Amino acid sequence: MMTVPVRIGTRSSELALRQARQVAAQLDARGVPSELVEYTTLGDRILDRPLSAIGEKGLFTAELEADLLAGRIDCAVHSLKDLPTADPQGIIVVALLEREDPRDALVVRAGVDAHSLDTLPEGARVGTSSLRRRAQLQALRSDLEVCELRGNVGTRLRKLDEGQVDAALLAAAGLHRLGLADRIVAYLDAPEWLSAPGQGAIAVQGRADDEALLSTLSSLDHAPTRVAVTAERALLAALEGGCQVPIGAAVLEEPEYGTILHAVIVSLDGSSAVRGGYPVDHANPAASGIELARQLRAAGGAQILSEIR
Ligand SMILES: NCc1[nH]cc(CCC(=O)O)c1CC(=O)O
Repeated sequence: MMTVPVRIGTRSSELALRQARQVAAQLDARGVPSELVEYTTLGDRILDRPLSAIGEKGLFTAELEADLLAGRIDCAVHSLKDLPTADPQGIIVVALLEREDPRDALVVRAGVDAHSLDTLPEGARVGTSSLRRRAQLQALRSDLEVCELRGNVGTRLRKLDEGQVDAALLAAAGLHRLGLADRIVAYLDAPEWLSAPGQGAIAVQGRADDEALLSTLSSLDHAPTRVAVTAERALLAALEGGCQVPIGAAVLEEPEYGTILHAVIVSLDGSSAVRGGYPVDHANPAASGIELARQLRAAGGAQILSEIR
């Protein structure tokens, strides 16, 4: 049993803090003391440019990784979808907490009478900074004006309420964790709408050689979550997509078919999309992601991706 507190690194946004506190609470339930160490990362400081235009890797993670490797913190907590698919040298995802709702959600400002994407007024301004959300929106509703909307969840909602945009797309998980579920007017369901690979899962990173930490934290790992996000992220990695490529994915439990990985590759303007599904092998979920990636490439996904790059 560890007696010195486990030092948990986290970004200082409200959502990041709540996620880190969730890890701390699970450790506490196992009799393990911990403390939070807060960081403001490069991605938190640059707010005047679209994320897709900054183009630096690990915008929200680099400072924490450096301190993890240097031994200044014992683990780091992130939304899994913000982590690049390849683990940094010497760092692994020690635990994945049980996934929150993985769907994207629609929020609207007061005065906009809509309860779905379909019922948004013609030409409405919809905020997002995600190319994946932008592309899928344009595919469904080419009349909408997609606007860049940056900042943490609270900032985005404030900009919405101030009228910079009429509606916004956000991760349901983030809104739920912040106690803002009442702002959601519609959940966008898979497989018609696909959110980011790994969305809704909280990842705890540790040093690969930290045996004591690994044995303490491995009991926090939620097996079904790990199966699902491993398949989704293997697909993303096989398509060489980071967060800058319009690729959506979701593992669904389907009563008739079992566990199915669904994915889509969409062109930036939404004019073409290639989608598909493939069964998930629980013993080797990554193989399912790699196979579906191959199929999507062959079905026209390679063409869409080459036009984006
Ligand atoms: N890109 C920022 C980000 N990273 C993780 C979440 C939400 C929480 C999650 O996906 O687990 C969000 C907010 C959003 O996309 O609206």
